[in-house]
Amino acid sequence: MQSSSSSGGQIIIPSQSPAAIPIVAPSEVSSKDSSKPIAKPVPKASTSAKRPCRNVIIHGFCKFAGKGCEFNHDGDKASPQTSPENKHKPQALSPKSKASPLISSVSADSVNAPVFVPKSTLVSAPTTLSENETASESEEDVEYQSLESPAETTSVHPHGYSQFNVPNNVMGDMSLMQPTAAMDPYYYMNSAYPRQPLQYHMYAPLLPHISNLHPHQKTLQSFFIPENLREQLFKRNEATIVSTPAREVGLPLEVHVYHSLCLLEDKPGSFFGHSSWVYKATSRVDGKSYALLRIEGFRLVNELAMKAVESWRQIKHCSVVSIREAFTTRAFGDSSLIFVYDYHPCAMTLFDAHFSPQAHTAMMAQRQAIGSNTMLVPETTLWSYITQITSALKVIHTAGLALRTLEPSKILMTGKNRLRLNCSSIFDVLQYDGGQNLARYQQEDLLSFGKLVVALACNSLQSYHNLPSSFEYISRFYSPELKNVVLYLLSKPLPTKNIDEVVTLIAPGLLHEVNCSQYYTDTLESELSRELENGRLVRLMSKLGFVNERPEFDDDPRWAETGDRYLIKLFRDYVFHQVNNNGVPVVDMAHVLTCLNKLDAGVDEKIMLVSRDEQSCLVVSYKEVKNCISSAFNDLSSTRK
Ligand SMILES: Nc1ncnc2c1ncn2[C@@H]1O[C@H](COP(=O)(O)OP(=O)(O)OP(=O)(O)O)[C@@H](O)[C@H]1O
Repeated sequence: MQSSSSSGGQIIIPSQSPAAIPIVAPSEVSSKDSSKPIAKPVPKASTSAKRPCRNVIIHGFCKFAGKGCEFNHDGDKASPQTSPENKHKPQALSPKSKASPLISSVSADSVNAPVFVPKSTLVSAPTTLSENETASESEEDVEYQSLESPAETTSVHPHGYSQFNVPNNVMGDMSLMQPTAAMDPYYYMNSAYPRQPLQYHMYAPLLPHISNLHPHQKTLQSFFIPENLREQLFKRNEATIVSTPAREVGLPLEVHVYHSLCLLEDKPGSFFGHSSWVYKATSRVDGKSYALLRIEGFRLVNELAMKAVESWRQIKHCSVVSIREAFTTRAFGDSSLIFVYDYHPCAMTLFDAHFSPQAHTAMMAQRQAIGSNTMLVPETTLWSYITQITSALKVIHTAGLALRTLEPSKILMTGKNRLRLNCSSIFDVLQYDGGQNLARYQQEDLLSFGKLVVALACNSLQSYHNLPSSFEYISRFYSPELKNVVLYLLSKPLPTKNIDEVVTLIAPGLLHEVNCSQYYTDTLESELSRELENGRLVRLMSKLGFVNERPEFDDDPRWAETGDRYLIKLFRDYVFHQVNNNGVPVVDMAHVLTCLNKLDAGVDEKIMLVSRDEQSCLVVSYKEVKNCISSAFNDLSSTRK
């Protein structure tokens, strides 16, 4: 090609040397070729001669001094402390420290230096825990720390850093990486990377025109977990790991042992005139997620009140949200009371599910779809709710406690018709009375229970205020047994009125509920067993992946292509790379699953494996292939260090 230019434009011929950066052979190879001049790293040598040798800095001496090491070994003269270029750099370790490895690498000047607090911390983070803790020490109020681990709160550094000595020059290099009070130690955990949405619908649902299959035929979906269950589980996992950068949304980095706080609802709730907030947080102790319910601006005056929490901690029931601990904190910049509960991802309140505008819209749509005039909650659903709440109240009352928060916004729905009583022990702490009014509170629980059932049955929170018409409605649409339960719950408080009587009354619904939950357990178990099968296949495919196409093993670049591994390669082709007569790839999942299942079972059935050039073929059984894979995988795993 020639270069040419004209007035209209210029064509530039690329130079003969390629634009790409050549891959240079390692230096030892090039040095062998004495005919080629070796480029000397002149600039590097000149600068490195001034730089103190790191061996001297770290170990106190350099065994290559005078034997080719080009860095500066003159510790005294080129001391980084006196060197003008290092005047403003962190101080390097003196070679004298070699005398005792135990002597701190920090110079005497540094030891006496005042603590450095970045200005940004003071300005932008007024609510860091360290400051709050300092503030709390000066307060006269009772600061009740965790019931579970009181020592832990005070013994740890506010940001959980451990201290260790690092030579100052190394610290200088790492200074940007050092956690400072202004830095969120959970930043990378919480928000650094954009999260990819999970694939809820990896397999499209079954279409109606292909559902008429023969008994021996199976659809792809039948191999995997049902879509709705998969989506539900994915969403829960997603909700558990979702997080917000705490500092950016104005939340403290840590509260007691909990970090990565994430607000669950953007509007506050209310308890006795105190605003309440609910956060999801991760425990530094066990790494699990918890729901932190914070009562804002609450000053605990009687430490005994926290004893109620201890009693509630003993309540273990599948329909009660378990409480873990309670403590006070100033981490939010006020005096807050925190109750820590088990976290149930994607939970919604019973209020949201039945009484919110969205719930009403959904119910209206459903009503239109089935052509009904009423907005009924099915009786089976009501029995299910009644059974779960009765069962929970039975345990609570028997333990000498009262719930006191039996209302729609304090009951969580954690699955279809699955209820859990929430916010236990809060009123016992907020209105501490030493348990004097227990009987009254238990009667109130039963009354609240009755009101709740009326509200659910009539689909209105106001229905309790017009009981005659509410009962008429219930008599019209629900069974007499259900009405009897409601009548009993709303009857006048009496010493003989108790939760045991309710258990007797709900017996008919109880049996149905037990049956339903047994059926559901069976369904879930069968889904689990199916996933178990899929898990086996993934393990098998992983083994194949470890072996196939491995570039080198045991210094042998041909390892993956020879011996038993050749057979594995051909088997992989047989399973995944078949083509039809026209050379079109056969993408048949059923074939893949069948082959892998037979392989896993190690059956004696024989298959014919054909080489890629079609010049040779091997007849082998699945059993033999399985043995080959096992032995190749064992070879690989036996060399693990
Ligand atoms: N233990 C928990 N696990 C998971 N989510 C929870 C938990 N406790 C509460 N939540 C969530 O936090 C939200 C707020 O809970 P809260 O108890 O404050 O109810 P609320 O609807 O705000 O009631 P109110 O406004 O009457 O106080 C709920 O909607 C629920 O989704």
